[in-house]
Amino acid sequence: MLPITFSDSLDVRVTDTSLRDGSHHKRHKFTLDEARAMVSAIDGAGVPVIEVAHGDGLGGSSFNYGFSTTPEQDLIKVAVDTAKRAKIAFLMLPGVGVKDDILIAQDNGASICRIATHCTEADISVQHFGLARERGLETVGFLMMAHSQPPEALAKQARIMADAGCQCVYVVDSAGALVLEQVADRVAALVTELGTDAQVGFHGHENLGLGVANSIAAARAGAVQIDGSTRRFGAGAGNTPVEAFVGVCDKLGIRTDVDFFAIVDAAEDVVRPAMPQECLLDRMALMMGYAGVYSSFLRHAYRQAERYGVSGAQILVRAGERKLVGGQEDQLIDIALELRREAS
Ligand SMILES: CC[C@H](O)CC(=O)C(=O)O
Ligand SMILES: [Mn+2]
Repeated sequence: MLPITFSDSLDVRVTDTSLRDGSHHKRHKFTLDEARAMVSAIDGAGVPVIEVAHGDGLGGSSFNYGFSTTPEQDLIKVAVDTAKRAKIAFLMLPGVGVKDDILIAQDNGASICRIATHCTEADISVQHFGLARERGLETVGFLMMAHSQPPEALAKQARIMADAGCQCVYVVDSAGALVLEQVADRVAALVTELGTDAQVGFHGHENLGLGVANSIAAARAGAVQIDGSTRRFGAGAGNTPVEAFVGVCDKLGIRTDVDFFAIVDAAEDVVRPAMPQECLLDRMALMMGYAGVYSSFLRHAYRQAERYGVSGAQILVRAGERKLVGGQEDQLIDIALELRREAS
């Protein structure tokens, strides 16, 4: 496997995902002007990778997941034209997006292809990694809902991705449910399994308030790529805040190459104005972390709670009990109806 090379001044490479994970929070309503302003500020602060796509990845704009205001490929094009240094990445979930979407994103200038699967289904990513490597794209694999599997099981799935051409496999805490050692143990298991065949990364959510701490635990366990979103602009309570993560890394001597003061300004002056509201660590978000629910279900749960006059928090707790995975957003309707029946 061709290793990914970072600049010598980096210990950890940060990927900002506010223009992809933040799409869930924004109900996929980014404008070209917002994308331009955010990329300019985040790239200007030195963040080396910026991910851009519909929240559910390429092809996600749909009735089930929510329609995008601006076609994601146009957002990618604007991001590529705006960034002076950062590489532009995109995410795709096999089955939501198709292989042609990868080729179009590459034609639009994106250079990092991130393929996400549920953490027991890495085998569905094999052909996509093959295509991406054949086309010379850098590759990243996402093992989503990583809290739901023990370290050894995740490591086996990571091996499938690495053998298919994935250059960095991420432990993805989609529900923000993992706690410190649980992150470190999973990352360490992947590092041991993959050795020099592929890097390991970590993608956190703030639903239990642990995004930064979990990301540091991941870095200490050997993760060399870490995701975050400036101003936490992501699903649920948001992602690991890039600006806080960078500040903590500075204090710990972990080199990210990101300018703390510039990313703090970007968060306050540019990213916040593009957000519909702050990402809150409120009752709904806490339920997601506690019950182990996919962060992108939050806005859907709000909608069904309002529509059927039931508690959104209870919808999420039941979604956790049912162990729902991405793509099962429609089951939130079943749960809401069940709650309404029980109340009548
Ligand atoms: C639907 C894709 C998902 O939002 C990917 C991700 O960021 C996660 O699982 O946390
Ligand atoms: Mn996420």
